[in-house]
Amino acid sequence: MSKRGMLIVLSGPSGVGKGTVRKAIFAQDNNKFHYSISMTTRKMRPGEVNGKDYYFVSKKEFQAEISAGQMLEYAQYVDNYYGTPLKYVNEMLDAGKDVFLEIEVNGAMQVRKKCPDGLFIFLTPPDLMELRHRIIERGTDDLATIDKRMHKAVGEIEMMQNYDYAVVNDEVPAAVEKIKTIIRAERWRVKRFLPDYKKQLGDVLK
Ligand SMILES: Nc1nc2c(ncn2[C@@H]2O[C@H](COP(=O)(O)OP(=O)(O)O)[C@@H](O)[C@H]2O)c(=O)[nH]1
Ligand SMILES: Nc1ncnc2c1ncn2[C@@H]1O[C@H](COP(=O)(O)OP(=O)(O)O)[C@@H](O)[C@H]1O
Repeated sequence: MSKRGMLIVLSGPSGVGKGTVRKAIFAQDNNKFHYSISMTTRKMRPGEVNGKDYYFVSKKEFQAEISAGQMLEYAQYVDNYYGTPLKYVNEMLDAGKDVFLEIEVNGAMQVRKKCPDGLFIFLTPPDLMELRHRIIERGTDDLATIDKRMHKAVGEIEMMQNYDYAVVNDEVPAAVEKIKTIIRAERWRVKRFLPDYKKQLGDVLK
């Protein structure tokens, strides 16, 4: 059976721990999923690597990619553009490989329209005080940016209703286990098998 790969989308407010949880999943199951590296116009943070954490580009370069139809989705987030290059995702899914996107909610909703068969998981904090605490602890944002991210977080959490599953990131290992369990169950969803069997039936009855 040659099946298309699964598209797994992980969203959640900034600072909830998406990057941390995603890296923990990849550390355990490095060859199971393929991480789609996003493109962004934001400045590189210390320790980040171009082409590994993000493709860091100028606004002009980003807009050129949009015009050329090269983005699966994109969104503006706190003064910067973020988006998913289409080519990598398509190539991997066509090759039957599972692709993992870690993106914010507006982009995720664009993906949901284009790929309704995807698996949409929302990572949520135990509460908003803990979220603020995590963003401050991370130490990558000044206070004004933290406030902007917190305001945005409230709207983002309301978008949770558009996702298939919610996972509370209380402890990283527990969140990782919950996500892996969801993905395991998703592989056996009937909708993933039906198209293939329908095609086989057509061939058998010829
Ligand atoms: N729509 C969209 N959002 C993205 C993409 N890549 C990252 N993001 C999201 O953009 C937001 C800001 O990212 P970033 O500046 O790296 O901050 P951080 O996730 O809080 O470390 C986060 O919610 C990311 O998940 C992308 O390709 N598309
Ligand atoms: N379950 C958790 N408990 C406590 N701190 C966490 C947890 N998950 C992540 N963190 C911390 O919260 C901060 C934000 O995590 P990060 O992965 O950068 O979030 P995101 O990618 O969603 O913006 C980091 O300092 C990280 O170490």
